[in-house]
Amino acid sequence: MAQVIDGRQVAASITGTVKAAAAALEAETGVKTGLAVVIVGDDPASHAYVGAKGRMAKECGFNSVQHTLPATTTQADLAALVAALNADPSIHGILVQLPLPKPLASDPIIQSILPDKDVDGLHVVNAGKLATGDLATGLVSCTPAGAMVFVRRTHGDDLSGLSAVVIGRSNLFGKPMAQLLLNANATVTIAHSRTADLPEVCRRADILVAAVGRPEMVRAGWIKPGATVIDVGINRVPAPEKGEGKTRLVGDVAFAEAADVAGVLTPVPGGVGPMTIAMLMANTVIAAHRAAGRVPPAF
Ligand SMILES: Nc1nc(=O)c2c([nH]1)NC[C@@H]1CN(c3ccc(C(=O)N[C@@H](CCC(=O)O)C(=O)O)cc3)C=[N+]21
Repeated sequence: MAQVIDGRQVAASITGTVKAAAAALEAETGVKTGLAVVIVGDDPASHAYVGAKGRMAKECGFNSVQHTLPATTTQADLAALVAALNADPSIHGILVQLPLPKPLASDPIIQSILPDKDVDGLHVVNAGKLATGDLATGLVSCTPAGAMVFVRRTHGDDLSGLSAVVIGRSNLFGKPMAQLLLNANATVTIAHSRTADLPEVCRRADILVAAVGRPEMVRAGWIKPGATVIDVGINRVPAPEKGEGKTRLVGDVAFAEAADVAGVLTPVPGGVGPMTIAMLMANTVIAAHRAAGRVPPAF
Protein backbone atom coordinates (compact mmCIF):
# COMPACT_ATOMS: atom_id res chain seq x y z
CA MET A 1 0.00 0.00 0.00
CA ALA A 2 1.46 3.35 -1.08
CA GLN A 3 2.32 6.11 1.36
CA VAL A 4 -0.19 8.88 0.55
CA ILE A 5 1.32 12.38 0.78
CA ASP A 6 -0.76 14.96 2.67
CA GLY A 7 -0.42 17.99 0.40
CA ARG A 8 -2.32 20.25 2.79
CA GLN A 9 0.18 19.44 5.55
CA VAL A 10 3.23 20.02 3.33
CA ALA A 11 1.63 23.24 2.06
CA ALA A 12 1.13 24.39 5.66
CA SER A 13 4.84 23.80 6.38
CA ILE A 14 5.73 25.93 3.32
CA THR A 15 3.38 28.76 4.27
CA GLY A 16 4.76 28.62 7.83
CA THR A 17 8.22 29.33 6.42
CA VAL A 18 6.76 32.07 4.18
CA LYS A 19 5.03 33.74 7.13
CA ALA A 20 8.22 33.74 9.21
CA ALA A 21 10.26 35.11 6.28
CA ALA A 22 7.71 37.87 5.60
CA ALA A 23 7.67 38.82 9.28
CA ALA A 24 11.48 38.92 9.47
CA LEU A 25 11.69 41.02 6.30
CA GLU A 26 9.15 43.49 7.67
CA ALA A 27 10.77 43.66 11.13
CA GLU A 28 14.26 44.22 9.73
CA THR A 29 13.58 46.46 6.73
CA GLY A 30 10.02 47.75 7.11
CA VAL A 31 9.11 46.12 3.78
CA LYS A 32 5.71 44.41 3.78
CA THR A 33 5.50 41.71 1.11
CA GLY A 34 2.92 42.74 -1.50
CA LEU A 35 0.94 40.46 -3.82
CA ALA A 36 -1.47 41.77 -6.48
CA VAL A 37 -3.94 39.33 -8.01
CA VAL A 38 -5.81 40.44 -11.12
CA ILE A 39 -9.02 38.71 -12.14
CA VAL A 40 -11.05 39.59 -15.22
CA GLY A 41 -14.66 38.49 -15.68
CA ASP A 42 -16.93 36.43 -13.47
CA ASP A 43 -16.01 32.76 -13.91
CA PRO A 44 -17.00 31.22 -10.53
CA ALA A 45 -14.13 28.70 -10.42
CA SER A 46 -11.58 31.47 -11.09
CA HIS A 47 -13.13 33.62 -8.34
CA ALA A 48 -12.93 30.68 -5.92
CA TYR A 49 -9.21 30.16 -6.66
CA VAL A 50 -8.45 33.88 -6.42
CA GLY A 51 -10.32 34.10 -3.11
CA ALA A 52 -8.21 31.23 -1.74
CA LYS A 53 -5.01 32.98 -2.87
CA GLY A 54 -6.05 36.27 -1.20
CA ARG A 55 -6.91 34.54 2.08
CA MET A 56 -3.59 32.68 2.11
CA ALA A 57 -1.67 35.90 1.32
CA LYS A 58 -3.29 37.60 4.33
CA GLU A 59 -2.48 34.57 6.50
CA CYS A 60 1.15 34.94 5.45
CA GLY A 61 1.09 38.57 6.60
CA PHE A 62 1.26 40.03 3.09
CA ASN A 63 -0.26 43.18 1.76
CA SER A 64 -2.78 41.39 -0.48
CA VAL A 65 -4.46 43.41 -3.22
CA GLN A 66 -7.13 42.09 -5.57
CA HIS A 67 -8.09 43.88 -8.79
CA THR A 68 -11.43 42.66 -10.10
CA LEU A 69 -12.13 43.83 -13.64
CA PRO A 70 -15.29 43.35 -15.71
CA ALA A 71 -15.35 40.88 -18.61
CA THR A 72 -15.67 43.92 -20.91
CA THR A 73 -12.16 45.14 -19.96
CA THR A 74 -10.05 45.98 -23.02
CA GLN A 75 -6.57 44.69 -23.73
CA ALA A 76 -5.26 48.26 -23.28
CA ASP A 77 -6.98 48.68 -19.88
CA LEU A 78 -5.52 45.42 -18.62
CA ALA A 79 -2.08 46.32 -19.97
CA ALA A 80 -2.31 49.70 -18.18
CA LEU A 81 -3.12 47.98 -14.88
CA VAL A 82 -0.13 45.65 -15.23
CA ALA A 83 2.10 48.65 -16.06
CA ALA A 84 0.88 50.43 -12.91
CA LEU A 85 1.56 47.33 -10.77
CA ASN A 86 5.02 46.95 -12.37
CA ALA A 87 5.79 50.53 -11.30
CA ASP A 88 4.38 50.16 -7.76
CA PRO A 89 7.23 49.48 -5.30
CA SER A 90 4.81 48.12 -2.67
CA ILE A 91 3.90 45.23 -5.01
CA HIS A 92 6.46 42.40 -5.28
CA GLY A 93 4.33 39.80 -7.03
CA ILE A 94 1.73 40.10 -9.81
CA LEU A 95 -0.59 37.24 -10.78
CA VAL A 96 -3.08 37.58 -13.61
CA GLN A 97 -5.60 34.76 -13.19
CA LEU A 98 -5.89 32.56 -16.29
CA PRO A 99 -7.70 31.91 -18.52
CA LEU A 100 -8.70 35.45 -19.50
CA PRO A 101 -12.18 35.85 -20.98
CA LYS A 102 -12.44 36.20 -24.77
CA PRO A 103 -11.25 38.17 -26.69
CA LEU A 104 -8.40 39.10 -24.32
CA ALA A 105 -4.98 37.68 -25.22
CA SER A 106 -3.08 36.37 -22.20
CA ASP A 107 0.42 36.07 -23.68
CA PRO A 108 1.09 39.81 -24.26
CA ILE A 109 -0.17 40.49 -20.72
CA ILE A 110 1.99 37.78 -19.11
CA GLN A 111 5.05 38.93 -21.07
CA SER A 112 4.47 42.54 -19.95
CA ILE A 113 4.82 41.63 -16.26
CA LEU A 114 8.28 42.51 -14.92
CA PRO A 115 10.10 39.16 -14.71
CA ASP A 116 11.13 39.95 -11.11
CA LYS A 117 7.41 40.28 -10.18
CA ASP A 118 6.25 37.30 -12.27
CA VAL A 119 5.34 35.02 -9.34
CA ASP A 120 3.56 32.65 -11.76
CA GLY A 121 6.94 32.00 -13.44
CA LEU A 122 5.36 32.28 -16.89
CA HIS A 123 7.47 35.09 -18.37
CA VAL A 124 9.93 33.86 -21.03
CA VAL A 125 12.80 35.29 -18.97
CA ASN A 126 11.84 33.04 -16.06
CA ALA A 127 11.23 30.06 -18.36
CA GLY A 128 14.67 30.69 -19.87
CA LYS A 129 16.36 30.99 -16.48
CA LEU A 130 14.84 27.65 -15.46
CA ALA A 131 15.93 26.08 -18.75
CA THR A 132 19.51 27.29 -18.20
CA GLY A 133 19.53 26.23 -14.55
CA ASP A 134 19.51 29.75 -13.07
CA LEU A 135 17.27 29.06 -10.11
CA ALA A 136 19.02 31.73 -8.02
CA THR A 137 17.53 34.73 -9.83
CA GLY A 138 14.49 33.31 -11.65
CA LEU A 139 10.98 32.44 -10.44
CA VAL A 140 9.57 28.95 -11.08
CA SER A 141 5.98 28.18 -12.05
CA CYS A 142 4.06 27.33 -8.86
CA THR A 143 2.54 23.91 -9.65
CA PRO A 144 5.81 22.28 -10.82
CA ALA A 145 7.65 23.95 -7.93
CA GLY A 146 5.11 22.38 -5.56
CA ALA A 147 5.33 18.95 -7.19
CA MET A 148 9.13 19.20 -6.87
CA VAL A 149 8.82 19.75 -3.10
CA PHE A 150 7.11 16.33 -2.90
CA VAL A 151 9.85 14.77 -5.03
CA ARG A 152 12.61 16.28 -2.87
CA ARG A 153 10.92 15.22 0.38
CA THR A 154 10.70 11.66 -0.96
CA HIS A 155 14.03 11.23 -2.79
CA GLY A 156 16.26 14.07 -1.53
CA ASP A 157 17.86 16.81 -3.64
CA ASP A 158 19.86 14.54 -5.94
CA LEU A 159 17.89 12.32 -8.32
CA SER A 160 20.99 10.82 -9.98
CA GLY A 161 20.20 7.41 -11.50
CA LEU A 162 16.43 7.83 -11.17
CA SER A 163 14.20 7.86 -14.20
CA ALA A 164 11.36 10.41 -14.29
CA VAL A 165 8.47 10.48 -16.75
CA VAL A 166 6.29 13.58 -17.10
CA ILE A 167 3.04 13.05 -19.01
CA GLY A 168 2.08 16.43 -20.51
CA ARG A 169 4.15 19.10 -22.24
CA SER A 170 2.48 22.41 -21.45
CA ASN A 171 4.45 25.60 -20.81
CA LEU A 172 2.52 25.95 -17.54
CA PHE A 173 3.45 22.55 -16.14
CA GLY A 174 5.03 19.76 -18.21
CA LYS A 175 8.03 21.66 -19.58
CA PRO A 176 9.01 23.40 -16.31
CA MET A 177 8.47 20.14 -14.36
CA ALA A 178 10.82 18.30 -16.71
CA GLN A 179 13.43 21.08 -16.32
CA LEU A 180 13.27 20.90 -12.52
CA LEU A 181 13.70 17.12 -12.56
CA LEU A 182 16.61 17.44 -15.01
CA ASN A 183 18.27 20.12 -12.85
CA ALA A 184 18.09 17.59 -9.99
CA ASN A 185 19.95 15.02 -12.18
CA ALA A 186 17.00 12.74 -13.02
CA THR A 187 16.87 11.06 -16.42
CA VAL A 188 13.76 12.69 -17.83
CA THR A 189 11.23 11.66 -20.47
CA ILE A 190 8.42 13.99 -21.53
CA ALA A 191 5.49 11.90 -22.79
CA HIS A 192 2.33 13.27 -24.40
CA SER A 193 -0.69 12.41 -26.52
CA ARG A 194 1.49 11.36 -29.48
CA THR A 195 3.75 9.07 -27.47
CA ALA A 196 3.74 5.43 -28.63
CA ASP A 197 2.94 2.82 -25.96
CA LEU A 198 2.46 5.30 -23.13
CA PRO A 199 1.83 2.58 -20.49
CA GLU A 200 5.19 0.98 -21.31
CA VAL A 201 7.00 4.35 -21.12
CA CYS A 202 5.36 5.09 -17.76
CA ARG A 203 6.31 1.68 -16.32
CA ARG A 204 9.99 2.69 -16.59
CA ALA A 205 9.48 5.65 -14.25
CA ASP A 206 10.81 5.75 -10.71
CA ILE A 207 9.05 9.13 -10.56
CA LEU A 208 5.85 9.41 -12.61
CA VAL A 209 4.19 12.82 -12.93
CA ALA A 210 0.77 12.92 -14.61
CA ALA A 211 -0.54 16.22 -15.99
CA VAL A 212 -2.81 15.35 -18.89
CA GLY A 213 -6.26 16.45 -17.76
CA ARG A 214 -7.91 13.07 -18.39
CA PRO A 215 -9.73 11.63 -15.39
CA GLU A 216 -8.06 8.48 -13.99
CA MET A 217 -6.13 7.76 -17.20
CA VAL A 218 -3.06 6.34 -15.44
CA ARG A 219 -3.88 2.77 -14.37
CA ALA A 220 -2.16 0.42 -11.94
CA GLY A 221 -0.54 -1.44 -14.84
CA TRP A 222 1.27 1.76 -15.92
CA ILE A 223 3.12 2.09 -12.63
CA LYS A 224 6.47 0.53 -11.70
CA PRO A 225 6.06 -1.18 -8.31
CA GLY A 226 7.28 1.18 -5.57
CA ALA A 227 7.36 4.26 -7.83
CA THR A 228 6.59 7.80 -6.68
CA VAL A 229 3.43 8.95 -8.48
CA ILE A 230 2.49 12.64 -8.52
CA ASP A 231 -0.99 13.42 -9.77
CA VAL A 232 -1.35 16.94 -11.17
CA GLY A 233 -4.78 16.42 -12.76
CA ILE A 234 -7.80 18.28 -11.43
CA ASN A 235 -10.87 16.89 -13.20
CA ARG A 236 -14.44 17.47 -12.12
CA VAL A 237 -16.56 14.41 -12.94
CA PRO A 238 -20.24 13.58 -12.30
CA ALA A 239 -20.90 11.97 -8.92
CA PRO A 240 -24.46 10.66 -9.07
CA GLU A 241 -23.81 8.74 -5.82
CA LYS A 242 -23.68 12.15 -4.07
CA GLY A 243 -27.00 13.16 -5.61
CA GLU A 244 -28.51 14.50 -8.81
CA GLY A 245 -26.14 16.88 -10.67
CA LYS A 246 -23.33 16.57 -8.07
CA THR A 247 -19.64 16.37 -9.03
CA ARG A 248 -16.38 15.31 -7.43
CA LEU A 249 -12.70 15.98 -8.15
CA VAL A 250 -10.49 13.22 -9.49
CA GLY A 251 -6.91 13.27 -10.71
CA ASP A 252 -5.27 11.85 -13.83
CA VAL A 253 -4.37 8.72 -11.84
CA ALA A 254 -6.82 5.95 -10.88
CA PHE A 255 -6.05 6.49 -7.20
CA ALA A 256 -7.45 3.36 -5.53
CA GLU A 257 -5.72 0.88 -7.84
CA ALA A 258 -2.52 2.98 -8.09
CA ALA A 259 -2.25 2.86 -4.28
CA ASP A 260 -1.70 -0.92 -4.50
CA VAL A 261 1.37 -0.51 -6.74
CA ALA A 262 3.01 2.86 -6.09
CA GLY A 263 5.44 3.47 -3.21
CA VAL A 264 4.36 7.08 -2.73
CA LEU A 265 1.24 8.68 -4.17
CA THR A 266 -0.37 12.12 -4.06
CA PRO A 267 -4.16 12.42 -3.74
CA VAL A 268 -6.61 14.72 -5.56
CA PRO A 269 -7.86 16.84 -3.89
CA GLY A 270 -5.34 17.51 -1.13
CA GLY A 271 -2.15 16.87 -3.12
CA VAL A 272 -0.57 19.21 -5.64
CA GLY A 273 -3.49 21.74 -5.55
CA PRO A 274 -2.77 23.22 -2.11
CA MET A 275 0.95 23.27 -2.96
CA THR A 276 0.27 25.52 -5.97
CA ILE A 277 -1.07 28.21 -3.67
CA ALA A 278 1.72 27.67 -1.12
CA MET A 279 4.41 28.07 -3.81
CA LEU A 280 2.74 31.27 -5.03
CA MET A 281 3.25 32.63 -1.50
CA ALA A 282 6.84 31.32 -1.53
CA ASN A 283 7.58 33.03 -4.87
CA THR A 284 6.11 36.29 -3.58
CA VAL A 285 8.22 36.37 -0.42
CA ILE A 286 11.27 35.41 -2.53
CA ALA A 287 10.53 38.37 -4.87
CA ALA A 288 10.13 40.73 -1.90
CA HIS A 289 13.46 39.63 -0.40
CA ARG A 290 15.27 40.10 -3.70
CA ALA A 291 13.69 43.54 -4.18
CA ALA A 292 15.05 44.49 -0.74
CA GLY A 293 18.51 43.16 -1.64
CA ARG A 294 18.25 40.24 0.78
CA VAL A 295 18.82 36.53 0.34
CA PRO A 296 15.44 34.75 0.31
CA PRO A 297 14.74 31.52 2.18
CA ALA A 298 14.96 28.22 0.27
CA PHE A 299 11.82 26.13 -0.16
N1 LIG B 1 -2.26 32.78 -13.39
C1 LIG B 1 -2.71 31.62 -12.89
N2 LIG B 1 -1.92 30.94 -12.02
C2 LIG B 1 -2.36 29.75 -11.49
O1 LIG B 1 -1.63 29.10 -10.70
C3 LIG B 1 -3.66 29.28 -11.86
C4 LIG B 1 -4.41 30.04 -12.77
N3 LIG B 1 -3.90 31.20 -13.27
N4 LIG B 1 -5.62 29.61 -13.18
C5 LIG B 1 -6.23 28.40 -12.65
C6 LIG B 1 -5.18 27.42 -12.19
C7 LIG B 1 -5.71 26.36 -11.22
N5 LIG B 1 -5.00 26.55 -9.98
C8 LIG B 1 -5.26 25.83 -8.82
C9 LIG B 1 -4.83 26.22 -7.58
C10 LIG B 1 -5.18 25.52 -6.43
C11 LIG B 1 -5.97 24.41 -6.49
C12 LIG B 1 -6.37 23.71 -5.26
O2 LIG B 1 -6.04 24.12 -4.15
N6 LIG B 1 -7.13 22.61 -5.38
C13 LIG B 1 -7.67 21.86 -4.24
C14 LIG B 1 -9.15 21.56 -4.41
C15 LIG B 1 -10.00 22.74 -4.73
C16 LIG B 1 -11.44 22.34 -5.02
O3 LIG B 1 -12.01 21.61 -4.19
O4 LIG B 1 -11.97 22.77 -6.06
C17 LIG B 1 -6.97 20.52 -4.12
O5 LIG B 1 -6.48 20.01 -5.12
O6 LIG B 1 -6.96 19.98 -3.02
C18 LIG B 1 -6.38 23.98 -7.74
C19 LIG B 1 -6.02 24.67 -8.87
C20 LIG B 1 -4.15 27.59 -10.12
N7 LIG B 1 -4.19 28.11 -11.37
